[in-house]
Amino acid sequence: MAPTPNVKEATGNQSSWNTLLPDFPKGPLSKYRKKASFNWKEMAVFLDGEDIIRLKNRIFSALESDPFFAHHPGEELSREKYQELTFLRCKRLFEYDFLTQQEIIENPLKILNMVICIGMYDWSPCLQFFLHCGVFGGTILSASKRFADFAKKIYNMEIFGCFALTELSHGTNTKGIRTTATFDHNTQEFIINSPDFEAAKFWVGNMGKHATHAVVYAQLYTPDGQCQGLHSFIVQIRDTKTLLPMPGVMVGDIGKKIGQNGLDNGFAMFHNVRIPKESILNITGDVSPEGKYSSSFKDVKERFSAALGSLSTGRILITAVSATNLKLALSIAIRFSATRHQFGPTDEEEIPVIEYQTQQWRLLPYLAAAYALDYFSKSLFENFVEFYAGLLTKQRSQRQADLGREIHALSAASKPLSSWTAQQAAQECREACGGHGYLAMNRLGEIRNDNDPNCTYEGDNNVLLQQTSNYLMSWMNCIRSKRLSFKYEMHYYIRQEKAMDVSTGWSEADIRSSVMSGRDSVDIFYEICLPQLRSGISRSIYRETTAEVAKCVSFLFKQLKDDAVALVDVFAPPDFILNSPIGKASGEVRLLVFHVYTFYSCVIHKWNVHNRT
Ligand SMILES: CCCCCCCCCCCCCCCC(=O)SCCNC(=O)CCNC(=O)[C@H](O)C(C)(C)COP(=O)(O)OP(=O)(O)OC[C@H]1O[C@@H](n2cnc3c(N)ncnc32)[C@H](O)[C@@H]1OP(=O)(O)O
Ligand SMILES: Cc1cc2nc3c(=O)[nH]c(=O)nc-3n(C[C@H](O)[C@H](O)[C@H](O)COP(=O)(O)OP(=O)(O)OC[C@H]3O[C@@H](n4cnc5c(N)ncnc54)[C@H](O)[C@@H]3O)c2cc1C
Repeated sequence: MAPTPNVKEATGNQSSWNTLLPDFPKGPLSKYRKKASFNWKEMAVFLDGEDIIRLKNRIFSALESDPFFAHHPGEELSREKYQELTFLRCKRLFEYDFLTQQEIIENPLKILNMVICIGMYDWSPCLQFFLHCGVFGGTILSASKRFADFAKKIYNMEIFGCFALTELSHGTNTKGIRTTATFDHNTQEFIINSPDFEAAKFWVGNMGKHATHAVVYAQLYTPDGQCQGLHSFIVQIRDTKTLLPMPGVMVGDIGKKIGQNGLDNGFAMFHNVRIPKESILNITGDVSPEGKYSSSFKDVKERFSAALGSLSTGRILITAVSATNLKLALSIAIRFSATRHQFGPTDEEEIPVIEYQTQQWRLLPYLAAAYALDYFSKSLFENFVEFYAGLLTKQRSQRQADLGREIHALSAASKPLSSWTAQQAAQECREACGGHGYLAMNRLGEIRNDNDPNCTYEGDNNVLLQQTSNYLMSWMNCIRSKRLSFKYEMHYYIRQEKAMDVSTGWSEADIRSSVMSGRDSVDIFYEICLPQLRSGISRSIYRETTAEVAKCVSFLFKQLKDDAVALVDVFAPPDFILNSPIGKASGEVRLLVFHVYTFYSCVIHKWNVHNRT
């Protein structure tokens, strides 16, 4: 768990805050900023530290001053244009080179904050960039030293990559993956083949138009006809100069999605494509020139688990990605609620809707969740960095193995909780802004649509929860977890759950996939890992609300509402990045929205007149 920094040491002095974090413009929000019981700048410096805030400021101002990242309000880009612009933006991110390897090693949280800053602007170029260098590049470089020369090509975009695990007919069930990689010891090559269209690689980010190489997951067959299970291979899918498909490869774009349409998700089929023997990412096993399979993992299950280990990276990142969407939606909805006046004690005097208890109940629990998930995603990321360092140094200790299982179990719970919370919050924030929440330019729809696939990719949420409940069930035998301070409550709960299920004559498999034991036990597990959640928003509000609790929570909200604008100021990005007229830092939404409306109606009127002449 990240050590709690000492406030005084962590926050420096007032003058350093002001240079780092300029005051907001005066406006309708000033009233609530004056009421705040704390200094938002001190909180921001306490949570992130001056170094991270400097990095954020550097990224935000670079994007704001770069024409490639200019917003085009009112302009409807075609999907093709948006994909083209996204790739140019992704290229610019490489040219900016915001972080050196040294800076990442000194403070790995910087890379997480870089994902967050760029994602706050637009997830399409962010995911395109990190799918290439994080998922594609990270998987290759953590496999073995053999691919060291690939690093240069990856980081100067000589090649552009994607990660191809999912097939048209199998996504969650990775054991059902049917692409084959058959070793030909006469030519020392693997033959990559898609047996039929159902086995086509599908959904793969960057594959639709831009990727030249793919990490392809396939069932490995040795010359004796034995299937050695799921392994990953580097396959070139397009010519690096012409971007035309390589011989035997059929590749293309899957079409328009509900969101993230700047990203080109694609499909590919392989017709006996031959790749050199050295193309196998020998993380879990390798083949001798004679065609003999060898693996350092004796247990098939451990081998399978190691083959999928890289998926935990994405799940941990998606926990932070979803928490970021939560912050974006709340920045807009809380600021709007503090300036939107409707009804009041007299006809003459209307009050801000944030003063209403219903608005507080709808938004403030999510504000608490934003802080809790932000803290947890960063501390989980730090645990992952420790695990990843062990991976890179080929650690094989029991502690490393336990940490790997625990990281898998935690990320299989944190991704569902964070992405579902953000999805529900985005909808609540959209409704909390009334009609203005439904106007595309105010961005709540985009935030909701771009957050949506966080509930599916890197593993469907519902199935991942079963992974965590499987892990919790294994606690019945022994407790080896190091990261968590184990609570009797957890053990007691699982015993109860299991006793109840067994008494109903359910099989082990039924128990594992039963919704109740999955969600409930994971919920409690998560709340143990995230005490802030227990105090703030979860059971006391959602499950055991009684009249007394409701009264005490309403009293809490009455206090918290005066801090809500300042709490949002701590994590809201600059107006250019937030890009939502009703979420502006000044709070000048009423005037601004009117201007924007008139601007649009004039433009549209002129356009129609022009078309009629
Ligand atoms: C820093 C720079 C930036 C970086 C980066 C930024 C990225 C920013 C966002 C990304 C952007 C989105 C891009 C979308 C990219 C895709 O979507 S890639 C495709 C993702 N696909 C998936 O996640 C597939 C989901 N399915 C699975 O993971 C597996 O099939 C399942 C469901 C976990 C396995 O289920 P199963 O077949 O029933 O096998 P099961 O017996 O449960 O498991 C066998 C053993 O393996 C273990 N195991 C399974 N999976 C794992 C694992 N992942 N780890 C460890 N152990 C595992 C199990 O625990 C079990 O061990 P025991 O508990 O029995 O000891
Ligand atoms: C925007 C986007 C980007 C993506 N990018 C990539 C990428 O870059 N690379 C890549 O390889 N993949 C990618 N994917 C694919 C993604 O990983 C899969 O969609 C995901 O793993 C889910 O698999 P599926 O779509 O086949 O759903 P399925 O596994 O078919 O699930 C369908 C439904 O069945 C339910 N279900 C399945 N199994 C069980 C079970 N055992 N018990 C209970 N319910 C079950 C699920 O909960 C779900 O509701 C992407 C997907 C999206 C949407």
